[in-house]
Amino acid sequence: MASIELSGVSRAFGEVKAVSELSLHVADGEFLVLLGPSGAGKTTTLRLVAGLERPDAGRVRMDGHDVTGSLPASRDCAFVFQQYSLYPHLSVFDNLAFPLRSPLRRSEPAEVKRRVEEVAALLHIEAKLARRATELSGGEMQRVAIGRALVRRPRVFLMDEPLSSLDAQLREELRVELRRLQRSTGATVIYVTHDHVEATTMADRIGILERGVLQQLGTPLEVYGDPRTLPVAQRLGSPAINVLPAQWFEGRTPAGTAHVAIRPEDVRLSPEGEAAGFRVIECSLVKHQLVAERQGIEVHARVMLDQPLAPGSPARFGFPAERCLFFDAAGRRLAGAAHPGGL
Ligand SMILES: Nc1ncnc2c1ncn2[C@@H]1O[C@H](COP(=O)(O)OP(=O)(O)OP(=O)(O)O)[C@@H](O)[C@H]1O
Repeated sequence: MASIELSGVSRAFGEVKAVSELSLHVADGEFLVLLGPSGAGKTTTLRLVAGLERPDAGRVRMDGHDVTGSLPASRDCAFVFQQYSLYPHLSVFDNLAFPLRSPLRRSEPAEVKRRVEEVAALLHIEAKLARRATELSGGEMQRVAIGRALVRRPRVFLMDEPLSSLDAQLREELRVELRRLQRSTGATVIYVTHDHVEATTMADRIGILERGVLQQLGTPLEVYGDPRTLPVAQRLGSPAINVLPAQWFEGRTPAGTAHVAIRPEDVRLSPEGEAAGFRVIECSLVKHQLVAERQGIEVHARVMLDQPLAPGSPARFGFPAERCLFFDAAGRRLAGAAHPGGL
């Protein structure tokens, strides 16, 4: 396996700056997730690492060696795509064996068999080896696609939304399996998604990309709890972080505050709270979720209730100062705490 370093890497397509001055170090054995909306530059970043794109500026290094000008084959990265790109006319065994039989890596038949069976066992598809690829379920096909990347033991795995075409249950199952596999093999992985649940559950570190620019890089907990900008704060968490106008807090916020943000689990439902005047929109005891509205602004709270609150009934919220995050009009995080004792 290998470490990867991008320094000041940029790539534009005409007017579109797909990736701008990206600097990023992925440690050997690290599982790094790139998270961002459509068009953020995630796939382009993977292609730059694989050598399928040349940067307009900056350097790409693997294990400290400059590979900026090297061909994809010499970088030895395995790509797993969203769509399982299997050979339909071949059996699962032959699909898995394919990379080992390429002219570059021609291996002995006994070695091919051993490696294929080993990977099939890891992915729980050993009973399907004789089937044709078309006779598999979606989840099985994606397992084979992942297996095909694993079997040749690349230096780096590049995964581009590999689970997004699967249904929710399978996605969860494979998410756990992929992470287990990565831990047991010590693989270096860059994993692209726009699913924040995947990002927070799988990543050692998450890099948030927006419009080709790396906004923040950190552990899931750092990015979730200590976001540097409002878009980053909004990228993780479901329901999303509440964004409230500073006017609601009557000057009890740091100078320059335009928005006060607070996670649903930090909102208190307090009968004597100061933030009165909300009307309940929705209350789910099962999901521990309460949604209420004031002046057209919705607040989501994660609260434990014994009784549901009827839609339309009044609610009071507490927003503990130490749990609030403050942002200026440009969405930049402001340092400093609010007025002590709540807002
Ligand atoms: N070969 C290309 N030619 C022209 N424009 C491109 C090319 N590849 C990417 N782009 C543009 O670069 C930007 C970044 O694209 P990229 O595919 O890296 O984003 P992404 O974050 O992976 O998006 P998605 O989640 O939709 O896959 C987009 O605006 C895209 O249209």
